[in-house]
Amino acid sequence: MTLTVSGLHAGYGGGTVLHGVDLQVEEGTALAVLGRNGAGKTTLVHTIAGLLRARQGTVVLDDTNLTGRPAHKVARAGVGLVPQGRRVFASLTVAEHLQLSRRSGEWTVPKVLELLPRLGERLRNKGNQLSGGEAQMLAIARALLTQPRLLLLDEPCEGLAVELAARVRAVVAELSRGGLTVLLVEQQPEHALAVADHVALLSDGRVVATHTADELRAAPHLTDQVLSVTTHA
Ligand SMILES: Nc1ncnc2c1ncn2[C@@H]1O[C@H](COP(=O)(O)OP(=O)(O)OP(=O)(O)O)[C@@H](O)[C@H]1O
Repeated sequence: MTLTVSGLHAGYGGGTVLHGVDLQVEEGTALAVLGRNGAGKTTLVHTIAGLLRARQGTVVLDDTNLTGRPAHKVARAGVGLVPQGRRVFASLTVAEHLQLSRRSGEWTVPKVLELLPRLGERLRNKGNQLSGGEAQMLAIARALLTQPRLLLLDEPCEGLAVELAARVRAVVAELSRGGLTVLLVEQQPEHALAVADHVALLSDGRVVATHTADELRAAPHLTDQVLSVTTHA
């Protein structure tokens, strides 16, 4: 599925965070949106997922206009979300999480456990007994069981040890190679470049440039301006 976001404006209360975001993710490719703290990455993901209402602009998946649809309808249209912070329930076991997320389709529990074997060893463990990496794998498993055609991931490597972050990146890259359309938001170029075909640079709620991953590898300074740290009041 191809995702096309055009002129997207969104915000909270009186404040606008997204000021006309334009981006496209071609079917079966991965786009990383790279931006510093507060650039609007989570706001973008939530607006695409229908958790936040767009004030202007459109979100279109293939020929289906998702703009203004509530989150459960966006999910049913084929959009899976791996939220920031994993959002795992402390008192439910891994097996219970998987059962709750399951919808019929290509992704079955055995298939998900084949991709994420560590979860298979933790089926009886509760959410609060999982490591950060295991919780992230569970968040990915839950999203896959909703049978997405487009997967949104909000900083999936955040807070993970180096090895676990590498494992999460490998899983996302494998999903993308398997034909899933992927949009992930990231603060760290190394995570973005390990997974993405294209990288969009988000600054103050606008996409200011889009590069291929190869272009950014060859010219890493291109991210300096959008990632440079500014002092927040
Ligand atoms: N629920 C909310 N109500 C009001 N303002 C919010 C809310 N959520 C986010 N914001 C503000 O919107 C702006 C963008 O936040 P957003 O979470 O989208 O950024 P981000 O790029 O994802 O940052 P981070 O890397 O810290 O997650 C910030 O100024 C933030 O304070």
